[in-house]
Amino acid sequence: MPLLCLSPLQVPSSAVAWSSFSFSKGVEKLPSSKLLSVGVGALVTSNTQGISTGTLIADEKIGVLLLNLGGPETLEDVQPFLFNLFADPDIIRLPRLFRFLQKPLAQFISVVRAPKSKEGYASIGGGSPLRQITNDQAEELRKSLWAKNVPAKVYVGMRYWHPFTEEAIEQIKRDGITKLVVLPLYPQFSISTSGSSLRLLESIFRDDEYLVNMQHTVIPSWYQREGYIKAMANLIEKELRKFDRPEKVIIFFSAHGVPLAYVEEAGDPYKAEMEECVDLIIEELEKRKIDNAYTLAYQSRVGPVEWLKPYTDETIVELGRKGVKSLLAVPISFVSEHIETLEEIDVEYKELALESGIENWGRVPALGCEPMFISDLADAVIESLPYVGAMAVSNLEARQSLVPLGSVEELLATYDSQRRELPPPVTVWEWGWTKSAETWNGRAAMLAVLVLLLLEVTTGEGFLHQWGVLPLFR
Ligand SMILES: C=CC1=C(C)c2cc3[nH]c(cc4nc(cc5[nH]c(cc1n2)c(C)c5CCC(=O)O)C(CCC(=O)O)=C4C)c(C)c3C=C
Ligand SMILES: [Fe+2]
Repeated sequence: MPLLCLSPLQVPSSAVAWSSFSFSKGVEKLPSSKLLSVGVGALVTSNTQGISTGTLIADEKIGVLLLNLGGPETLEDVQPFLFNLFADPDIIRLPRLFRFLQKPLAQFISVVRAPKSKEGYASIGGGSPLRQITNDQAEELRKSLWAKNVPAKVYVGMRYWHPFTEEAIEQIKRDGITKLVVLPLYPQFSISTSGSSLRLLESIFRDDEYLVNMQHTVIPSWYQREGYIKAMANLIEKELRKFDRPEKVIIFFSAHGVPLAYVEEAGDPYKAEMEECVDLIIEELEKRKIDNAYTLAYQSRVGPVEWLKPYTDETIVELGRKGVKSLLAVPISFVSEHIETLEEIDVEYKELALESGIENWGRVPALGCEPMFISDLADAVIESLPYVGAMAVSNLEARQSLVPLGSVEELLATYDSQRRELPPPVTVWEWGWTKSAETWNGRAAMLAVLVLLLLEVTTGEGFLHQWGVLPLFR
């Protein structure tokens, strides 16, 4: 039994909803002297609401690390941001033999995609609002934790843009944090989002003496929390009231998609969690006597592979064809406004809906800093404190969590060890004279030129040298 953890009997019942996850070097690998010293002088505390905050040591310093995607802040950031995204093996997963192509491919795809992405970011003011919103959420969460008598520092670590996770970790070390709660800001778990961020964190932890000894726990997903569900239901109820005939409106949940293979071949729990999340929100609305028809579809697919279906655009057209007149779009996979709410939903899908015969369109805002939501996140952090430092495998209750596929560690391990050949989302070949074939022919040709150029520059031999084009300066 890890010393810094309450026994299951002392844990508030709501805390068992968490799947606690320690990285590979957790409490059990600490030297026994360390275990003894942290055990001495431990006290059980409770906050103003009477929720036990676990076993806290008088000189413990609690930190909360919010993990998020990050977004380009200016149009110049777009291409390097896309490079970071596509260089992530959890976004483009190449077969082992072709791993060496990860970075050149990321460079190539980012350059090709940048103009389209830039247009999108230009239309929402020249950059992503994600950094500002996440910082605001962090500050509100900090205030809420302090108001609940949990003095914690809150950090933001982004996966693909500033402030990078590495920067947040450096600050955590400088501040001497001793207990860390890791909280991805994605309500539902996906290998491509929380999974990718946690994997990065794991690699940072593995090589760092300070971090190896720091107690920590991870909240992998939290879509099932009552506060989150109620906050979402509140937003939906409020927007429904703006329609002339609210009872006739179809509630249209639109989630960010992932390639189908993530779910079907890699065991990503994302789809199952998304469906359960929608069911919980609908149950909450029904309790309020709101029983509108609803549907769930997936948006923002990238590249030619099959993504989770039904697709948002096709579903909108289909609903219009069936004579639906009023639609309320609910972005469900992310808690901040971002390019895919502000541009894709508000502009592209709205236009498509109106063209498809839908006359009344509404959109639920992202949760942002909604007080009920932030307060619930603070409770989530507080409820997870007893698990800080506990290994999920040694904690029976944590293993019975609502995260369907068990601990994140196990999930990612399975994904890594048995399913390496996951088709990448943007590198599939279609036979025949298709748009895809043309695109990929062009890209293959450009890649070949790139490789030839590289070989030429490094070896000093090749057709450009033969033709006297290189070297440029003799
Ligand atoms: C739960 C949310 C998200 C999942 C799942 C997800 C998977 C995923 N995304 C891409 C490719 C891109 N995503 C991009 C932007 C972006 N993605 C999310 C969220 C999820 N992605 C957000 C919130 C944002 C916007 C950030 C911001 O700037 O505000 C982009 C860049 C934008 C664009 O060019 O369209 C790409 C590309 C893949 C391939 C993927 C699953 C494998
Ligand atoms: Fe994305």
